[in-house]
Amino acid sequence: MTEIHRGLAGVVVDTTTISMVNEQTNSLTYRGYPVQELCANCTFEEVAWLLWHGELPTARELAEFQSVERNRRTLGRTVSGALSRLPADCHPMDVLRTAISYLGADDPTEGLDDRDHNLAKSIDMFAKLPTIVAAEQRRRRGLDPILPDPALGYAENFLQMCIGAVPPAEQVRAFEVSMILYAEHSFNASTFTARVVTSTLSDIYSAVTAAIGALKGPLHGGANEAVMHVLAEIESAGEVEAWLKQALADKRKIMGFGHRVYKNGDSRVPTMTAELRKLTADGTADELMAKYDALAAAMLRDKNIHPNLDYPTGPAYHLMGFDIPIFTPLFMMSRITGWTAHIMEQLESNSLIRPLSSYVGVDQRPVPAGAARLVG
Ligand SMILES: CC(=O)SCCNC(=O)CCNC(=O)[C@H](O)C(C)(C)COP(=O)(O)OP(=O)(O)OC[C@H]1O[C@@H](n2cnc3c(N)ncnc32)[C@H](O)[C@@H]1OP(=O)(O)O
Ligand SMILES: O=C([O-])CC(=O)C(=O)O
Repeated sequence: MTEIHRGLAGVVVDTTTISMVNEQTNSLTYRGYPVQELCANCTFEEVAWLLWHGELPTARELAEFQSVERNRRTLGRTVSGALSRLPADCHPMDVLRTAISYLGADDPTEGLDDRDHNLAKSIDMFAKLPTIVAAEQRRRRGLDPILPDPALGYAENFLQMCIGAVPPAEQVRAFEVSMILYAEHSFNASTFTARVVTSTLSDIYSAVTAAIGALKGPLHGGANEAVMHVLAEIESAGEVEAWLKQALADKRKIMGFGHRVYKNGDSRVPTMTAELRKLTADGTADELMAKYDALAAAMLRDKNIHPNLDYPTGPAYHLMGFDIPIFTPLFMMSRITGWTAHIMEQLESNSLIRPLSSYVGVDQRPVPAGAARLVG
């Protein structure tokens, strides 16, 4: 009898040098560095460089990278024209998926897929995505886009393009920490999707477009949006017990909880929760935080299931002033670094990804001839 691994659970399909998710120690390292230490000491630009190159940048390398990144933030007319024609109410993840397709179609180096070209394309997507997401956040509110400011770093520039000013340092930091934590997580569903597409020797834009589709779903990146819908659905902390009882009786998955790899808590949650607590220290979100804490406590007690990174990130993004449909695009803005690092790694030692399946359909049978086929 063939052993079936539904959802590829527990299957090791390849090696990687990019990150290590260790469920035994609840830890996560990028290129050997603990993600908590990267959050405490690095900018997101440094972490992006680390994921692509395997080492943190020197001062000169960082300055060169920043200069390239800041010069590539502006969208070409093909892309901005195409995005302006999308239906006003389509989901921002659909906008991103379309945007990456257009970037691919507009790339004069299409077809050149060596490491140098793919790195340049990765930096280009990394630089342009904040411009696209910020414009989308403003379009939803009937506001004109704000041009990128090359004098500002990645996080400050993005937040300024969204709200018209650089917010207080605490908010910028919380945002930057979320970018670092979301950047990379080994063979998660969207990264694996990118690797599958790459394994056919397709191009980097096709791989990223497919990965966006995988990230959008609520069992993966879409959960950070779903968390806020859940917290809005529960009226007060006092309602949490009854709400959860009914939701579990209805066999609902509680968004922001559980993980395929971590069964005793997600390594990234304490770091993001600390940022969320700083954002709510002034007491203005006490009601939201009371529901947040009550649901986490009830899930642990009733199901022994811990929150994943999407649980603190959803409310943190809400408190930073983002609309809910922008949350998963924020995740994508970050994960472009991990995806593209994996695409380049896959190409360095490629093998077509093509698993087997066990057929359980009807036994072989003859096709009925002529009129007999049309009976009934
Ligand atoms: C950044 C990220 O992408 S992290 C993931 C974000 N996704 C979510 O938050 C969506 C909610 N969570 C889930 O649906 C799941 O926990 C997943 C998809 C993330 C992981 O799923 P799996 O590894 O397949 O866990 P699995 O389904 O085996 O869960 C084991 C048991 O816990 C239950 N369970 C797991 N997560 C949840 C949850 N969030 N709510 C309720 N029950 C859950 C399952 O129903 C199952 O119960 P059963 O044995 O009685 O059938
Ligand atoms: O690893 C996973 O399956 C999902 C996840 O947490 C991530 O992609 O960040």
